[in-house]
Amino acid sequence: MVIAKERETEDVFEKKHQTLVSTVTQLAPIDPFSFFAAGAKHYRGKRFYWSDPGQEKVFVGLGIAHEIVAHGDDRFAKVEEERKKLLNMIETETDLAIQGTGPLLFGGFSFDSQAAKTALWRSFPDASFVVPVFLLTVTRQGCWLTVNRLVQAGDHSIQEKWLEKERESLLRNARAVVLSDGSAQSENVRYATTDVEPEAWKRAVAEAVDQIRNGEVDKVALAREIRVHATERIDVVRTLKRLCKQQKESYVFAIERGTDCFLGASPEQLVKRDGNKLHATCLASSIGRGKTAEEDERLGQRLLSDEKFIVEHQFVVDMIKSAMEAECEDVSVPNEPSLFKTAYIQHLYTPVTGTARRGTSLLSMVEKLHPTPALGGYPQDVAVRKIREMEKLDRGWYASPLGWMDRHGNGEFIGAIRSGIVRGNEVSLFVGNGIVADSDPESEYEETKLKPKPMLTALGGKRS
Ligand SMILES: C=C(O[C@@H]1C=C(C(=O)O)C=C[C@H]1O)C(=O)O
Ligand SMILES: [Mg+2]
Repeated sequence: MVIAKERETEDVFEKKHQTLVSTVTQLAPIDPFSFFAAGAKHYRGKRFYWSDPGQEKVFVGLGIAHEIVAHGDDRFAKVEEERKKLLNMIETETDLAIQGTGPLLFGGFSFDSQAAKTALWRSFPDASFVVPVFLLTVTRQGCWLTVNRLVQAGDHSIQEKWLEKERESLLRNARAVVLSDGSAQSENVRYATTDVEPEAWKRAVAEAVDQIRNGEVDKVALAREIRVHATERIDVVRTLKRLCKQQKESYVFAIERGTDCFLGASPEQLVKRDGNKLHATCLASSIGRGKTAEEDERLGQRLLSDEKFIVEHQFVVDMIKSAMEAECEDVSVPNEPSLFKTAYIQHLYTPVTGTARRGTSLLSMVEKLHPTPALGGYPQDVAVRKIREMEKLDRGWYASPLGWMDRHGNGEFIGAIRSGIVRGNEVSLFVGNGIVADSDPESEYEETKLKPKPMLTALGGKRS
């Protein structure tokens, strides 16, 4: 098989006796899902998938060339420090100038480093980022493969030869994999869903409303868990493929650690950096989609005009705007929210943009923003403490910053909602709502029922 080797570059990072060598090659088009599937043999537990809305950038990572892990409250600073160490090791660099290629870091954080941890999230630390061995990058401009290798002084050639063989075999296998859209499988798999303690969740909402009315806190996002039991192992590749097809406005992601996989289709951008431009998104307040265009329009108008929905959204706008103003020049925010429609749900949406000041990094912005009042509450510290006290679950990486960073400081993070952790035949899905003074437990419960729909639909099969 011939691979179009149009351009090639080598970046060398030196770390005392170690060097991170990153080689980028342009390829003939390759299907990212097939590449992910081809990686199952040698890299299961060490794969990731990412695509942004409209598939502007699709990444598939296999293996670990370098890893950054951090625990505790200063995890953002620790990751930033380790990232800088990695950057300082650049010795020579010939840049292809194709954003999203080269030694990218991909990973994320847990929601709250101080929350009690359960076995469910045992493979996901407070912060974990990897530079993959193989990174497939697909954009509208083309398709690239980065091979990253960490070499000790002296053993260059052996690893290089092995990787070259491995690379060829991966590409061969990926091109041979023919993936169905999953319709055949959907005949066979059945799954049952269990709402975990819905009554306790409603009581927590009522309690949060009391505390908000007492002035202890302004807004708290409370989540609940839905457990799915399937009759066979959850097929991550098919689920991802269906999420991409069905949730075109969302970021689709999967990140494997050990035998577990965290995946989802989140519409919620947290912050993106491109050069010195920063983009953040306020997304909060939800209503369903109509069955007819008229009903859809009516629901949208209700979302735009109802006082409870406006207040719920405004907390997010105020906080994100002031966080951006603290770090940026020329912050721009529309006066009114607009509607953001996905397959099963519509939200109020306000984009915020700005120009980063010197010293503002993507990660410092992530740290400042997380959690926004959409996924945590307001004020931030009080809301996180309330969640710790009131929520009966381990959020793990749900509603947390997840994304990628390149060596130039560009990258993008989302709030990882509409997601779940897959463990064999089981998935734990998480759905949450922003609770405000005018929230009603029953209506909030109905709202949470909209949120697992993308994941449940993408699992395929039939509900029993
Ligand atoms: C917390 C979630 O979603 C968040 C809560 C919303 C709401 O309460 O209206 C809307 C969008 C998200 O910011 C979730 O989907 O789990
Ligand atoms: Mg809501």
